[in-house]
Amino acid sequence: MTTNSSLGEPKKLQLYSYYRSSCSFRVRIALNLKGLDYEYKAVNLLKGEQQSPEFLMVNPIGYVPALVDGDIVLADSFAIVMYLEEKYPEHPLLPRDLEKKAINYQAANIVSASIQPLQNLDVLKYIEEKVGPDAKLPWVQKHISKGFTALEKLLKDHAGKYATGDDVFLADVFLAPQIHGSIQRFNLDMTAFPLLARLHEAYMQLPAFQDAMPENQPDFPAAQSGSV
Ligand SMILES: N[C@@H](CCC(=O)N[C@@H](CS)C(=O)NCC(=O)O)C(=O)O
Repeated sequence: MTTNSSLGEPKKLQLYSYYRSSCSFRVRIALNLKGLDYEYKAVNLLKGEQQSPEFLMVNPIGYVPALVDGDIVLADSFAIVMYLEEKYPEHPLLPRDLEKKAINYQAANIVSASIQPLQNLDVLKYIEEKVGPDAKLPWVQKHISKGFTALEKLLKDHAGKYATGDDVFLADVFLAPQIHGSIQRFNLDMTAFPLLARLHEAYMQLPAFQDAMPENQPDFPAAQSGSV
């Protein structure tokens, strides 16, 4: 473990996060599952703090989350979660079974590569400006539904209590924030996605997931704007 050389004490992990960011939410869940204490460094995306010179030194692409572990600075939730998985073996996030492991990678990547980028702040701003404010929600719902339809098919023969069995793995870490945000922020009707709706209920019972929820973060505003 990285130490603070003057005191010989382990340095606390630092997480650059925004309460409502689903990508940050994934890393918060992984940190909680692994029982890792961390300092929360809030980056207000609506105020554009992700583009500040200070934050661009941490992550040159200007997105949260980013993790600082001593001298190691990492960005991108998938890279961060895999780093945590290798460094901190408590609560393994990958099953040993090769097929199940591959399904976990696939589900996580459907969320992180084929759904979330299409609902990112920059994309929604662009649609708002070029097409119109009313186009945002149908756009997001269409792309989430496409991903959720695929996830329902992918997971139907693998799911147990959670996405790939009765233990919480990587797929769950990525699915929970996406489902939560789709319901809360994007008003998605989950009727067509019964498996994902059931997983959502199961995630809501878990302390590691509850503690990572947007409303339990230090930068959660008292009154929310409700914008997408
Ligand atoms: N692939 C990256 C995506 C990061 C990302 O898109 N973060 C969003 C929040 S979930 C963000 O910072 N958006 C700011 C913006 O669009 O300006 C990851 O998984 O960490």
